[in-house]
Amino acid sequence: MTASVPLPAEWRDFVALTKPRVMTLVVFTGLCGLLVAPGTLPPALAFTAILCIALGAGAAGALNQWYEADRDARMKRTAGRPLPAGRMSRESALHFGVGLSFFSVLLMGVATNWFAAAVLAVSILFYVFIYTIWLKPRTAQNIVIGGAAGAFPPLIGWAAVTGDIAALPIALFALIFFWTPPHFWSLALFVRMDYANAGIPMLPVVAGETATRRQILLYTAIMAVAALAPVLLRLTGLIYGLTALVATGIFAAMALQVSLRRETDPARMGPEKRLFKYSVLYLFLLFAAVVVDHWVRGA
Ligand code: HEM
Ligand SMILES: CC(C)=CCC/C(C)=C/CC/C(C)=C/COP(=O)(O)OP(=O)(O)O
Repeated sequence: MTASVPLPAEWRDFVALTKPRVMTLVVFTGLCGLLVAPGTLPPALAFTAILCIALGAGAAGALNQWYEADRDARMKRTAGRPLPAGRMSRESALHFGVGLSFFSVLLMGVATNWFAAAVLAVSILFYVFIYTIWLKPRTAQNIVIGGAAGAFPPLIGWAAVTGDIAALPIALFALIFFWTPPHFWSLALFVRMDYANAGIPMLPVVAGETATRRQILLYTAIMAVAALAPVLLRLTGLIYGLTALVATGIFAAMALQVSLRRETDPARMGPEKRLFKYSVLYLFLLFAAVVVDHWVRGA
């Protein structure tokens, strides 16, 4: 079966289109934003708000795959996705992505408020137009700027409750924003041949391994400041502060190890792969700590 004669897509393919594994952390950070906001939403509305973040992120993932079907076909990691594998037509992915985008934004507006809906719309548009279509094929800084899309969920969760934005959700936005480069570049180091084959100018392809390792360390240092800022600014308390200190210390030690290496062995569990895996756990931990800290302080 070729890509031009798609098999009828199954529901599993539509789920795959939403990038469900990445979405777990997107939804979790959104949920944490919602839980630490002052005030509460009735449980059914809180659930709907989180559902809208999940559906909006899924819609953005589908539109990303609709646009990138040809690039995805050239990378081992992504060749099995529904479009490059020929299990779904591009029109189906486009209709699904556009439909889900409108549905998630409108439902968010009706269920919570139109400010939260607008921020959700901005994050979908940012991921699709600014990251996927504009920056990703053009510059190695694509994920630094484009990565902002993935930093919006705590702002959306907060705004769903309050209808506005405050210092804490902005600090959480900054944490994800500066976490994204070490998260992604550590992965990019061991799949760089994939990106080179697909002609995508990711940093290890364009600037080489050594520069990428240095940039990982640099952004980890900035991320450390962002991770400690909430406690230094007294937006969170000691539970978050201690968690951030220890978890960021481990992150920094791992980033240092990555920066001291010269070559990546894609077949082995080197420091790059370890840092990538730890980066996901790290963000889960820090966001969980923000919530626990908030509950313990009764803030
Ligand atoms: C432009 C920014 C980002 C890029 C380029 C990026 C790229 C990637 C890639 C290529 C993977 C590999 C596995 C896969 O395809 O599923 C991955 C995994 C992952 N990413 Fe990111 N990511 C970015 C931002 C984020 C953000 C903002 C979050 C959530 C807050 C996130 C959460 C995750 C998670 C949870 C995984 C692990 C999925 C698994 O278990 O396989 N990523 N990321
Ligand atoms: C709330 C909301 C609308 C959020 C949407 C933003 C979102 C899902 C951000 C996560 C970032 C992400 C999946 C990057 C993958 O990069 P890539 O697309 O380059 O990865 P790929 O090579 O696997 O396609």
